[in-house]
Amino acid sequence: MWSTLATDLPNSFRFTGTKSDALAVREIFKNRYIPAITAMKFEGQPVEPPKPVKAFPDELVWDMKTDKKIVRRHAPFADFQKFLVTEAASGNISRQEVVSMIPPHFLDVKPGMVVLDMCAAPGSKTAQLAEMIHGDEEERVKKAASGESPNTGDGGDYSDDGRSTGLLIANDTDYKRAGMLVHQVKRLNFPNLIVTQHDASIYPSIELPSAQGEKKQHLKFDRILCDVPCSGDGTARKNPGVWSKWTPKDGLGLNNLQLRILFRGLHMLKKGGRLVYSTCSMNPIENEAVIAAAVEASGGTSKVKIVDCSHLLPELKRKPGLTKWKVMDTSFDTGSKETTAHLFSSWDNFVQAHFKNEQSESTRNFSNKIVPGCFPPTAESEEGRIPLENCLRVYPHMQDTGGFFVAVLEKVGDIKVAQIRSSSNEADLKQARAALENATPSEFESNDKANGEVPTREQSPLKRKLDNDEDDDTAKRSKTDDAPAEPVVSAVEELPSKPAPNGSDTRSAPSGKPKPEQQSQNKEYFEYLSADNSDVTRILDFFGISDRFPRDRFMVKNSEGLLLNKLYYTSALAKSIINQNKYRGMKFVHCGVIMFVAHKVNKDRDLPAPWRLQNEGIRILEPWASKRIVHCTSKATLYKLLIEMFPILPKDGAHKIGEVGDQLMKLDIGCVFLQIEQTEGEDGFPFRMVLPLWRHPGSANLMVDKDDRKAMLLRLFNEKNPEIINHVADQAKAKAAKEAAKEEEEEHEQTKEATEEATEEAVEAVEAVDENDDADGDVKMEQGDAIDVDA
Ligand SMILES: C[S@@+](CC[C@H](N)C(=O)[O-])C[C@H]1O[C@@H](n2cnc3c(N)ncnc32)[C@H](O)[C@@H]1O
Repeated sequence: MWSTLATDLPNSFRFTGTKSDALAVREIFKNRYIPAITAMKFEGQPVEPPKPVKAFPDELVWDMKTDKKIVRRHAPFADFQKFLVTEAASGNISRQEVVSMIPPHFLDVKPGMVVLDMCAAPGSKTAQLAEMIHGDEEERVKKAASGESPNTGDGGDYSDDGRSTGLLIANDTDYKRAGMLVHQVKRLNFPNLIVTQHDASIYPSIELPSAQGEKKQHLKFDRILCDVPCSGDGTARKNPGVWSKWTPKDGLGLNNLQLRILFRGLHMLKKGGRLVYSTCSMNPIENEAVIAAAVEASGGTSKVKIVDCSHLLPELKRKPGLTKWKVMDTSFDTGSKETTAHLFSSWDNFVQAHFKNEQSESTRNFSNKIVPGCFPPTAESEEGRIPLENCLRVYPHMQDTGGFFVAVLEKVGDIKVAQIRSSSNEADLKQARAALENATPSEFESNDKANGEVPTREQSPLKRKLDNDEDDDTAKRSKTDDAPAEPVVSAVEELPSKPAPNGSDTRSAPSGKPKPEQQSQNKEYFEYLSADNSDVTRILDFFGISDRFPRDRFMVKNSEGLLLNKLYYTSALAKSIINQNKYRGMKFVHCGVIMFVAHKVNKDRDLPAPWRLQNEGIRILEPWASKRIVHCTSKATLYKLLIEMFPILPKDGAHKIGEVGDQLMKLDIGCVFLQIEQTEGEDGFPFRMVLPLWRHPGSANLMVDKDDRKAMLLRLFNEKNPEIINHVADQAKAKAAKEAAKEEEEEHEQTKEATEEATEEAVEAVEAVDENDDADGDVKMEQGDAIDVDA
C-alpha cells in the first residue's frame, strides 16, 4: 500500500446520462479512440490504452494509467483527451475517482424513491443518484404517450404517465460548494431534484402537505447518502498535500461532526430504508468508530443493521471493516515543549493515563477530542455485538485506486432522538472520575487480570457507570421516531422574515451579520403558476402538447410570479415540497429544468408563441408534442446546421439545408422540435436526438450553444476544427466595426447616423450572444437578434 501511495492515480471516468446515450457514446469511444491508442508506440514500447474498470457493470467506468507526457505529446491520446473534455462539458462523461463511484451503487436506488444526499458538493455522487432515479424514464414516457402501459414489471410506481415520481434532495452546508453543486446538477436537466444549503447535522424536518386539522407529516427518505466531510487521507495520491498536513488530530476533530450527521440521517430514514455512510479516509476514528457509535446511539443492531454487502459489486476487491484499532493521542508537553504520540487501546486505558498524569503533576496535555466512542466497541454477548466487519474498506494497492470506506446501514426499528455527546471529553472525564472514586481497586485489578490488558469500555466499571447514567439521561431527553414533532431545528428559527402570503408568518429577521450558511437565503424564489395560466396554455397549444402533460408544474423564479424570461418545470413531489416548506426556513438553492425562454427580439412582431424550447427541457416535453415537429434524416443536413449558425431560407426556396429546410419553409416563424431518429450503419445516427431550432423569416438557427455544437461535431463527425463553426455574431461585430470606421472617414452626417445605429444594433446583438455564452449553457435567445441585424 505504501509504495502504491507514492504513484500517480490513474485518470478515471464514467459514461453518464440515460443508459442508451451512455452506451452509444461509449461505443464511439471504443471504436474510434481505443484502436488508435492501441496502435501507437512511445519510445519503441506499446502504450497502455484506457481499460474498463471490471468492478463496475456494462463497461461504463474506465481508467487510464498513461503518463501525462505521452497524453500531451501524441495525437491519438491528445484527440481522445479532447473528446473527454468536450463530452465532460456536455454531460455525457463524468471524470470521477473510481472509489467515489462505489457508494451510490450500494444504495440500491429505484426510480420512485425519495433520496437525500446530505453532503453532496461538488456533486459527482449526486449525478449518479440522479441517473438512478431517472432510470429509463424516457422509454417509459414514450410508451405512455403512445398509449402503451409504461409499467416495466420492476414494481416501480409509473402512474405519472411513465415519469419518475422519485425525488433527490442534494445538500451541502458550504455556500460556495453549494454553488458548485448547483452548477454540476444543472447540466443533468433533472426535474426531480432540489438543492438545499443546510448543516446536515441539524437538517430541518421537511413538512408534507396535510389537510386542515390533520396531524403534520414529515418527509422520510427511502435512501440517504451520507458522504461526510473527512480528513481525506485516502485521496493522498490525488492530493499529495494531504501528506504534509495530516495529523492524528484530523480524524479526532471530525469524529463528532461525522457522528451527528450520520445520526441525523438515520432519523430521517424510513423504517426499512437504507443509508450509505462513506469517507475517503482510511482512519477508523472517522469510519468504524462513527458507525459503532451511531448504532449504539440508535439502540443497537435491533434498530440499525450493518448490511453485509459482500455480494454487491462482486468484482470490487475489498477488505472487511476493522473490529480492533488503537487511538493515537499526540499530546503537547508544555514543560518539555515536545509533542509525543501515545496509542491507547481503550477508553479506560486513556482515562487511567490521564489521571496518572494529573497526579504526577505532569505538563502533558491530553487531547480533549478522545471520547469513549473513538474506541472499538465491545459486547458481552454475540447478540449485542456490532458487526463492523460488514463495512467495506478499499485500499489503494488493491486495484490501483484511492482509499475509501463504505458502510451500508438499514433501519430496522424506530430510533430514539438522543443527544449525541459533545466533541469534547470534559463531561466523559468528569463521569469517569466520579466512577473511579466509587469503584473499588479490586474491580480494576480483576478486570485487568481477566483480559491480560486494560479493561475495555464495555467491561469496565467506568463504562457500566457511564452506560447507566446515559440511559437515564437519554430516557429523559428522548422520544421515538413516531413522536409527532421532531425538533424543528434552529435553521427554522434563524430565518429572516419573509411573510407568507397569508400573512401568518410573524418571525423577525435575526440581527447581526449573517453566517456564511445563511448567505444564500432568499436568493432564489420559486413561484408556481396556476394550471390555467393563459400564457402557459398559449405556449403549450402552439406546440400541440397533449392535455396529459401536467400543466401545473411550471415555475418562475421571481417573487411576483411573473413570466419574465425563463419558465421552469419540476416534478410533482418537488413542487409540493417547495411550496410547503419555502416559508419554513428551508434554504432551497436550486430546483427546476428550463423549459422555455422568452424570445424578446422584435417586440413589435406579433409571434404566436414568442418562447423558445430549450435543450435542457426539450426531451421531457417532446413525447407529448403533436405540432412544430421537423425531422432530420441525413447526416449532411445536421452537419450544415451545426457548422452554420444561421443557414439562410430565401423566399424562393433555394436553401442548402435539405429535408429540414423543406419542412421549415412550410412553417410560421417560431421554435420547432428537430427530431433525429437513431439509424443503423456507418452513416446513421448512433442515438436519438431532439434539438430546439428556431425558424426565422429568412434563416434557421439550431439553438445549441457553441460548446455543445463543437461536442456534437466531434462526436458525430470526428470534426476537430472548432473554427468550422460560422459564428455570425463574430462576423457581425467585425463587419460593424469596419463600416463604422469607413463612415467616420466619409464624415457624411446622414450616413454616419445610420451606421452608428447599425453598429449599435450589431454590437448589442454580439454582446447579447457573448453574455449568453455562460456556464449554465442556456441557449442564446440573442442568436435570433444577430441574424435579424445581419439579414
Ligand atoms: C466528501 S465531500 C462530499 C463529496 C460529494 N459527496 C461528491 O461526491 O461530490 C464532503 C462535503 O461535506 C460538506 N460539509 C461539511 N460539513 C457539512 C455539514 N455540517 N453539513 C453538510 N455538509 C457539510 C463539505 O462542504 C463537502 O462539500
